[in-house]
Amino acid sequence: MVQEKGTISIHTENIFPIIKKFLYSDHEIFLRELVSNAVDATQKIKRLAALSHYTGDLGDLKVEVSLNEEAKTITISDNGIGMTAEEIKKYINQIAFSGATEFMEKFKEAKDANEIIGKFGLGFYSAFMVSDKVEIQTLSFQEGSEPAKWVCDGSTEFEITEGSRTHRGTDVILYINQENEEFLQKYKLQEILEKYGRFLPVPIKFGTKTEQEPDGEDADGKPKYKSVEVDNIINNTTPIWTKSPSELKDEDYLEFYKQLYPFSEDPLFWIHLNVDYPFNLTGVLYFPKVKNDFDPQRNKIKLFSRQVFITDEVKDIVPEFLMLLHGVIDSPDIPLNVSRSFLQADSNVKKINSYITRKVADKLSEHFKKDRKAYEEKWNDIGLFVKYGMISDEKFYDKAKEFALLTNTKGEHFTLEEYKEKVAPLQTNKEGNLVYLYTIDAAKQDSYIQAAHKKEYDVLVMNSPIDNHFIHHLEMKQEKTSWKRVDADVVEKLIEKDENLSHVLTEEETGKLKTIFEMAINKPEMKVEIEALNPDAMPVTVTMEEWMRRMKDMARLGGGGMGFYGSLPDSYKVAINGNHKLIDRILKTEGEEQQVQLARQAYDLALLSQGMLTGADLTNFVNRSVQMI
Ligand SMILES: Nc1ncnc2c1ncn2[C@@H]1O[C@H](COP(=O)(O)OP(=O)(O)OP(=O)(O)O)[C@@H](O)[C@H]1O
Repeated sequence: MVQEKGTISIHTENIFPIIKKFLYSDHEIFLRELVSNAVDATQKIKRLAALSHYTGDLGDLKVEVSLNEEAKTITISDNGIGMTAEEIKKYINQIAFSGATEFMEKFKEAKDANEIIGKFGLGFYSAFMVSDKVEIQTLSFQEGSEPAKWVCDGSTEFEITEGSRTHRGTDVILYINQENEEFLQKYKLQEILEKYGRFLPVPIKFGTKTEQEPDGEDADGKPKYKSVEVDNIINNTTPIWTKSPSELKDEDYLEFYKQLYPFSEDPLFWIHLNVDYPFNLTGVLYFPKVKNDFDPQRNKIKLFSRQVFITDEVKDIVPEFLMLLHGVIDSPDIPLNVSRSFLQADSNVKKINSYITRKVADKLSEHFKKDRKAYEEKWNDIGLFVKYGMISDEKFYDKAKEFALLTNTKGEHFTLEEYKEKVAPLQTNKEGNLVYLYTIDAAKQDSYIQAAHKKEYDVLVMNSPIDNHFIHHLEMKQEKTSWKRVDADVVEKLIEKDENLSHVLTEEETGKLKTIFEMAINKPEMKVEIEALNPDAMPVTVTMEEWMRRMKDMARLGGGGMGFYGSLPDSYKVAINGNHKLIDRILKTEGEEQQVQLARQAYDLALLSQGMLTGADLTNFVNRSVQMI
C-alpha cells in the first residue's frame, strides 16, 4: 500500500487547541467517545449482517478496552466494520467532514465552544486531550480490503501506512501524555467505563476478573469452589428501558431501580416512557418516596443517548418539578455537549419536556382511578411532588386538579371538587365565599380545631413545606374561596355569617374587663378585645390574623419585598368571651388585684392550650396555680 503523509485539513489548524481548551475540565470523556465509536462500528456490522450486506462470520461481537501501564497506552478495540484507508481520510482526516470551514466560522462567532463541538462530531479528536500520539489500526469488513494504520501526534500532520490488523475491526491506541497519567490506573478506567458504559448495547470487556465456581464436594460433603478467570464485562447490554413493557414484570423494574440506586428504599411506582415521534425517547421514571422533607435528592435522573451515559444534570430537559423523580431517559434527539441557553431554546427539548409532564400526569391519574385507596395511601409520599407540579406548571395543574388530594384532621382525603362540595353548606360566609380552614400542626392547634369541629367545620392539615405556596395558588385558581388557618380568629369570626351574637355585658363592664385583662397581660403586642361568643366556647382565645401571619411567614421564607412585615413585632388578638361564665366571675370578684390574678390565669390557660406558654411564663403559671389550689 502507498504510504501517505499529509495535513489533516487546511482549515483545521486551530482545532486542537480549541478541543484542549474547551473540553479541558472533562478529560475523562475521551473514553466515552472512543468506546461509543467502537460500539457504533459494532452495531453497524450487525445491521449490515441483518440486511445481508455482510455475509461473513460476525464472531463474538464485543469491544475491548485494555491498558498497558508500561507502554503507557490505552487501546480500544472492536470487531466492527473497520475502515479502509479512504474512509480514514474521509471520516478522520477531514474532521467532521461535513465542513471544517463551517466549524471554524461558527467557532469565531460562538460564545460557548461546547455548543459547536458537540454538533460537529469531533468525538474521536477528544483522544488528543489525553494523548501525545494516537494510532489507528483498522481493517474494513469490505472484501479485499487492506489493513491500514493511521498515526498522528496531535499536530495537524498525519501519516497513513499499511496496517497490521488481520481481522475485521479497529484498534485505537492512545499514547497517554504525562499530564494525564491518572488514566493509566486500572481502577480509574474501570470507574469511567462503569460511569458511561454500564448500559451500552455491546459487551465491553476490560481485562479479566476472578470468580468462584462450584467444584464438586470435599471429603466432608461440603460444596467446593475453584477460582476461575472470566472476562470482566462492564455492562448490561439490555437494560429495561430498551425492552417492551409487556416483557417486564414489577420485579424487573424494582431490580433495575436497585441497580441504579443501591441504597434507596423501593420506589412507589414507575412510568415506562416510549415515544418515537416527533422525537425519540425511551426511559423509565420512578416515583421515589419523597415524604415531607424537601429533600434535595435531585440529579437522580440519568440521561443517556443510545445507551451511552451523558449526564445526570437533566435540568432544562426535565421540568423542574419532575427533578424529584429518579430513573433514566434515553434520547438520541437531545443535543449533547451544548450550553444551557441553547438547550432551553431547543424545540425538541421543549417537546420532550411537555411529553414527560403529560406522561407523569397520566400515570398519576391512572393510579388514582384504578385504586383510589392505594393511591390515598401513597399520597403522603407523592403529595409534595404533585403540589409542586401544580404550582409550577399550568398544564400539569389542569390535569392534576382531578387527582390532587386534600387531607383533613381526621385523615380523610378529598379531591378539590369533593372538598368544595363537602364544606359548601356550612363553610360559606355571608358574602357567599367558601372558607377553607386548615392547621399546620394538629396537635398544637387542637383547641382551635376542636372549636371548629364543634361548629361542624372541617379542618385540613397543610403541613408540607410548600403548602403555603400551594394555598396561595389554590386561592388564585379557585374562585370565591379563601383559606384561613384555624387560629386566625375566634371560631365565630373565622367564617363570618349573618347571625350576630350579642354579649351580656354592659358598656361599663366591657370597659372594665378590657382594663383588667390589659393589666394582667401587660404586653402591647397583645390586643385585648371583648367579643360576643358562644357561652360554651373558650373564655380566652389568642389569635393572629391570617393575612398578617402569611406576610410574616413569607418574610421569614425570604419572599421578595416582604422584609417590612418581617420587621413588625408579632401582634395577636386576645379575644375575651363576654358570654363565658368565668369572665362573669372575674367581673364579680372582689378587689382589683384578685381580678387581675384571675384574668392572668385565664389568659395563661389560653396560651397553654394553644401551645404558646413557655419558659418563665410557664413556670410562673404553675406556681400561681399551686398557690390558688
Ligand atoms: N472504531 C471505529 N470503527 C469504525 N469507524 C470509526 C471508528 N471510530 C470512528 N470511526 C469513523 O470516524 C467517524 C468520526 O468519528 P467521531 O467520533 O469523530 O465522530 P462521530 O462518531 O461521527 O460523531 P460523535 O462522536 O460526535 O457522535 C465516525 O463517524 C466513523 O465513521
